[in-house]
Amino acid sequence: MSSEIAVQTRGLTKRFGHHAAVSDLDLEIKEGEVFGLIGPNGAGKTTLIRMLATAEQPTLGEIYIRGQRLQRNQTNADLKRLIGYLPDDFPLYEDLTVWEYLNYFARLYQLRQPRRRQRLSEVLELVQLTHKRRSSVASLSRGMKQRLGLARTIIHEPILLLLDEPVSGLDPLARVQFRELINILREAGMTVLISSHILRDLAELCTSVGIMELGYLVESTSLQNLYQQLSEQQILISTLGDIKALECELRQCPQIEGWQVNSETQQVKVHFTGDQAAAADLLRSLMAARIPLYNFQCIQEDLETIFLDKLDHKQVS
Ligand SMILES: Nc1ncnc2c1ncn2[C@@H]1O[C@H](COP(=O)(O)OP(=O)(O)OP(=O)(O)O)[C@@H](O)[C@H]1O
Repeated sequence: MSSEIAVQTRGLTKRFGHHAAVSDLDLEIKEGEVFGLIGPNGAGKTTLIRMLATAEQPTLGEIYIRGQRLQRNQTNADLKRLIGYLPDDFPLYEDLTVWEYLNYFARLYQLRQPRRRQRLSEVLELVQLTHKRRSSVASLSRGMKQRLGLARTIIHEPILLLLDEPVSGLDPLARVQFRELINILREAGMTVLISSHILRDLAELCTSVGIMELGYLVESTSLQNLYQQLSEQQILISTLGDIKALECELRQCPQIEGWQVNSETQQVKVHFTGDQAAAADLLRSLMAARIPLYNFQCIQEDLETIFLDKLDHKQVS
């Protein structure tokens, strides 16, 4: 297996009794990627992440981290050091100060002095909490607590970060700060898997995206591909006249891939591959053909719509 693959799974499956939380999942994440794992509640994201983090034993299948297989029922100590895992409900010892909290985890990872002190200062600087080093964890805002969680997750300098819903519940400013941190970590060469049930949260953060539903990975693609789909625009056209006459004109246009008619509203949704100038040409030709238009509206699908379309498509196929 190529060493450029940070994470690979083959046939990964987790059953709880008769219920399959993750089913026959083949995943591949290249080194240096920020991979967004998206799916509605209960899709299996947490279960997948927990298996990658060695917090949960798979029922079936294999996991490779940088080409090395995670062994079942073994400590996998060397591989574990490569992984930083931030669960969605990570424990915060509220009575400790920020410094004590991080120091506790650094000791668990057996970081020795003076390196430990140096590393604590480094990560506090990175997550912009140096000024809070003597404050109690309880006194931090939610965004700060999340950044502290991230600091704890990277204290031992892992190469793979597994972050379970880290931005849920954060306000817009805290999200931006968190996003900036992820970018810094990525630039430093880390591979990041980050989950959310909201695609919008991840769109500006990720280089590739996986969509989970009912335990299956229904899509895994680069963000570029996803955006390519976004560039396909649609045009909503409404006529007061005969739909057939409109359809007859639409057939003449080479940039139209197809359309759907809503006969109740006399509205046609056109899948259009042309640019704005071509859309203007289409409008002109419809006017010239004396189609009595009362609406001609160019729209672009947003990420949420694409996401929901994919789920719908996979569920019926
Ligand atoms: N320990 C467990 N015992 C039994 N069922 C479980 C257990 N953990 C998860 N499940 C079930 O497995 C399915 C997937 O759960 P999981 O938490 O992985 O989904 P998720 O995508 O992370 O959801 P959310 O976004 O709500 O966190 C759900 O139906 C859940 O009820």
